[in-house]
Amino acid sequence: MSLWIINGNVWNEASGSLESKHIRVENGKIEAIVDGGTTPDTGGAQVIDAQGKLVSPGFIDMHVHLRDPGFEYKEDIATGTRSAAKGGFTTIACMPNTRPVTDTPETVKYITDKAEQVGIVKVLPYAAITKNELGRELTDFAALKEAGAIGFTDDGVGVQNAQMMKNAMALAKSMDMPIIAHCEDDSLVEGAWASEGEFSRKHGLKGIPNESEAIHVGRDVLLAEATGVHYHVCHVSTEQSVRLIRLAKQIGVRVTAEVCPHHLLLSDEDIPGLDDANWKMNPPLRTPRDVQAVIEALEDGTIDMVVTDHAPHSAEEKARGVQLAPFGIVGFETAFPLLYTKFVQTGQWTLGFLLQRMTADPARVFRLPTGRLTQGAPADLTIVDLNSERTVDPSTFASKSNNTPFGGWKLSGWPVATIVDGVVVWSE
Ligand SMILES: NC(=O)N[C@@H](CC(=O)O)C(=O)O
Ligand SMILES: [Zn+2]
Ligand SMILES: [Zn+2]
Repeated sequence: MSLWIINGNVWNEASGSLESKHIRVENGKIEAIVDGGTTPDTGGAQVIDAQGKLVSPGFIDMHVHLRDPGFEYKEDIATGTRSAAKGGFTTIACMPNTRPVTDTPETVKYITDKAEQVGIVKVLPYAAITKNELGRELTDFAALKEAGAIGFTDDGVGVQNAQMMKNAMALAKSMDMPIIAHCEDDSLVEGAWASEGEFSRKHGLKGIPNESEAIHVGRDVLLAEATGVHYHVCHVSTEQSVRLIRLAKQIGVRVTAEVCPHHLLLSDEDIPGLDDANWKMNPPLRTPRDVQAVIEALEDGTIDMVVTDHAPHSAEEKARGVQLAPFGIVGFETAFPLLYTKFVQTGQWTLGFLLQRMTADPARVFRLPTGRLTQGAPADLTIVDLNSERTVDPSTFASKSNNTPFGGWKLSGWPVATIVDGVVVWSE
């Protein structure tokens, strides 16, 4: 199986610019990257002409919800991986808040087997820290690792008990596995859905305070320091969390962190009103000051990577009214165009910076063999049309769900083909 991707524009970090290259793929691996210009002898190989397009390492998303098993009316592994591929993602790591919760080797195996059969991108499963994500009893870490789990998390809820978290970290450390934390102290949230800020004040709502997230971050970096575990903070959204992670990194704690496009682009003041639950997610949209803080944290490396937290929910669930609707928005099919249009086209970031935070950085943090265009690496590639502008139309999503606040946004940077291990798994 040979494939040539010719005339594509590849980011060169050394020169800080795009350069025309031909990429040869052999048996699912990158065999050679040669200078563009004269068309190479491609023999009988499959040829993709990427003239005028960006060719990037496939995007990596370390925080997604595929809803399979148990909530297949929201998404399943077939539709979720198609939605990911359409967004240019070639590796995704799925959260264990499924039904049953991914807290046994059998459920981990169900996910990896089904991903093998019907998935079109690489699916890496996380397993739960506690049984049923109830915070009462640790899962069998050794058996879950053996079954293929790549880390432990109770995403969807925070681990409320400090001793439980410390035990989890010590056990994870002993088997060289990371702890991935949804940071939220329930006692400070209780029933609120919007951040403490202009929006909650204007509408007379009880607000979610920033400390509800940062208290867990602070507790956990201390526990990570004590145990030596690799501790990864989910969907960072507040200035206070950023401050604590920055300090923890400075003193050598093994902490890493992620941020979602919506927390980089939207604040509570953008929420149009109380009618549309597509603006309800966890963590909530915070104040403009927090948005500025997470942008700066991503820029200076305090936050290591971008993730989508793709969280599909049905139209019916989201129509229950803001108080009753579930938290979460879909993310795969808008992530790159949003960040490319709002940060790269505006000149705030280089294209290389954005690509790094979506490819090489997650690969570095989670020790994945992908995320770079290097000879011998798996040929996981994304081809992107950086120029043509299009309007986000949620009704066209490959996802089963279309719960997004970004409908109608005019964006550039749309993926046109996604390649996994040298095979075109999705193209326009
Ligand atoms: N982010 C969300 O708003 N929702 C996630 C849970 C989570 O990521 O905490 C979900 O599973 O729907
Ligand atoms: Zn979460
Ligand atoms: Zn999540």
